[in-house]
Amino acid sequence: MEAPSASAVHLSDWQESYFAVTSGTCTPGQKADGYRAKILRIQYAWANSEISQVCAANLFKEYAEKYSAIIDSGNAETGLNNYAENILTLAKCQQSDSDKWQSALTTDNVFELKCVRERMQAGRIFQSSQMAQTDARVQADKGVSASAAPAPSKLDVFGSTRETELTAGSAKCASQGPDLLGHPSSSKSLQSSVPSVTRTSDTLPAASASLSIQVLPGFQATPLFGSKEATNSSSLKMPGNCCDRQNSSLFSQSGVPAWSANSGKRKAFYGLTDEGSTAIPSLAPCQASISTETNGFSGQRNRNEESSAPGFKTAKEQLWMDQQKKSQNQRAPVSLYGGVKKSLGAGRSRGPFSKFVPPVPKQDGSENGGAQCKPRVGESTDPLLPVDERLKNIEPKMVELIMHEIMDHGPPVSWDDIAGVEFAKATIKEIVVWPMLRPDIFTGLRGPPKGILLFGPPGTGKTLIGKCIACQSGATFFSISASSLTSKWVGEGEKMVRALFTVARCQQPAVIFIDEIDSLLSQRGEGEHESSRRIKTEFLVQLDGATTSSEDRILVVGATNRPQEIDEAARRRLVKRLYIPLPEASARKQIVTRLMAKEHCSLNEEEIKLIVQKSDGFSGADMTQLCREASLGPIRSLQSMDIATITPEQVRPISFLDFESALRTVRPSVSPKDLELYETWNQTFGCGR
Ligand SMILES: Nc1ncnc2c1ncn2[C@@H]1O[C@H](COP(=O)(O)OP(=O)(O)OP(=O)(O)O)[C@@H](O)[C@H]1O
Ligand SMILES: [Mg+2]
Repeated sequence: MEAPSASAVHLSDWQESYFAVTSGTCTPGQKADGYRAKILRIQYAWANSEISQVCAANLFKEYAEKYSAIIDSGNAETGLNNYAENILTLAKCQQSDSDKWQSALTTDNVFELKCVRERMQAGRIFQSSQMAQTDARVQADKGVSASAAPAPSKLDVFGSTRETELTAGSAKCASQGPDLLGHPSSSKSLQSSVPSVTRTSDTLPAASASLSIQVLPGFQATPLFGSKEATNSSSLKMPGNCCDRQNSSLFSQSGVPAWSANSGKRKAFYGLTDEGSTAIPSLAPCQASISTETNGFSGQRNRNEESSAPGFKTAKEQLWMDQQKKSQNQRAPVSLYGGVKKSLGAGRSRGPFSKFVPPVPKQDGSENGGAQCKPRVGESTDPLLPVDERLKNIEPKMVELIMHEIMDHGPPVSWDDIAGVEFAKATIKEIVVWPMLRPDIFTGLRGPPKGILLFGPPGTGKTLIGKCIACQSGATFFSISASSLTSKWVGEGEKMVRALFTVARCQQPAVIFIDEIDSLLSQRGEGEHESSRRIKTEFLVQLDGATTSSEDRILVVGATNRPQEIDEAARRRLVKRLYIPLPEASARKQIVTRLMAKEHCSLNEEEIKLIVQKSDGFSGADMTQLCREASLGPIRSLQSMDIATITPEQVRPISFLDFESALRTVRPSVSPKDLELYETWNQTFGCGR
């Protein structure tokens, strides 16, 4: 290092701190700070041309390594075990893009917004209804039973009482607002975290409409709905206490903690509600009460309250807010992995907030498949609410994720859609469908197995069979991809497995379908990662039924095209191992006939027979691909015509010639050698005849 006289001071500093760091008396934190300071000095010295670039690079490398060794080390005595430290330090220096963001909304154009107009309309409806009705009993879950006068018909448009209507509207507005601004709405994720359990709240005063104030970004000081004058003024007025409440609540954002002033009243109010009083003396505190006791949008409101009322909070409010925060924090990793609507593998269209609907109504007529699990698990993420005992030790976020794995949608698949594999189909009906439908007959020795394995070459319909079971069995169907259990949730995989089985137990009868199960239950070996070993062990424990009773009606269906890789312990537990072979001639014919029946085609019986002969060795997926390829033949022959202007009638029917040329490009995807392996495994471990 060059040492010009100007840097003599630096050099002595450098030596001093070096000895301090290497003296052995520093804590890891101090050492890390020391090294970080050194790195900064190196940069400083290089920037001032006190040292050469090469020298700076060498020094930088040396100290960066030392620094990382402390930061990343898992050793409690010598390291900090903070992998995020480096990136956090870097991130701190970066200015967020949102810092520069400015709202496009102004107080002038905001009244043009649809959601604002709706809210104003709702405000007017509310006002008129306020005269007619002073008392309503709110039921949180599915609406309301009016306890006094019948609700005005206007309110019925919104399907509920004014309180629920307005609050729902408010949330809707909340979600629209950010969308309009081009920002993601957070209301959905909040919505998902909020319980929708039926509770009867205390009687609410009419002025609880103040609840529905929703402040959109960009115009916090402007209420969105209220009286007519609102359209002409940027500061809205509503009559009576309600208005006062609104204004004070809103203006509190600019510094005045409105709730502080009302805290005395609020305390009195809570005293009353806790004792079950039905009369609410003050208007302002209703907001808090409703937050905890009415409907699913309370989480959204609560956040607004939090920001608008920094003052005094009762223990009850604080508890609620803490819980909301906690549940949001718990969901954080979910969004990291691609949003709340995470899929663990199977494609699904269920929204994260939609209620679970079983594929087929359960026999006993109860929506929930018996009395085993009430209330339904997916709805009770609020720790205050009673949940199934078995779910007590499972993290709510996992329960939520698992609930989203329930497959109750998609195009229906019937047994006839699966060509061939008659033996497998009959066996599955015997051990899956019938016991689910008649558990009273299938008891004792006739009791269904806990696990089955569908194995065979790729593209033979294993996943298709899984979908068919989902549609036909009448059980709650969980479709999980093994790879996602193992990869996305490093360190949490076994918890997910436990959560999966626990939720399934609460939703009996249940089928857990695990596609590509080999990646979950592959042979345990030396070089295997600890987390995957733990997942496997947990899975085996759950599968064995050690934690389940013999009465539990949970069936695990695994599908794989690598059966030889499955661990022997898992193999034993998947008692019915069904070979799904390549389709025979009759099955191939069935596939072609079915697919061609939907198309314009000129094949006769003879030609179909020939196609079937020529496609020996094709899997079901290969046959489908052959038909696709052939169906493109007529289009390809349209050389002279313009594809953009042609009418569908001008496309000629699919002919045998098209199949002949398709057969030249589509080849079987399973080799005879692979086939031999499956046959051998089937003879050794399979349950087929
Ligand atoms: N037996 C069959 N009957 C009708 N169609 C079939 C059959 N087998 C496969 N197919 C067609 O092939 C497609 C792929 O099948 P599927 O995904 O079920 O194969 P798989 O056995 O699960 O394959 P992999 O082992 O590679 O996962 C199906 O969507 C279907 O169109
Ligand atoms: Mg498959």
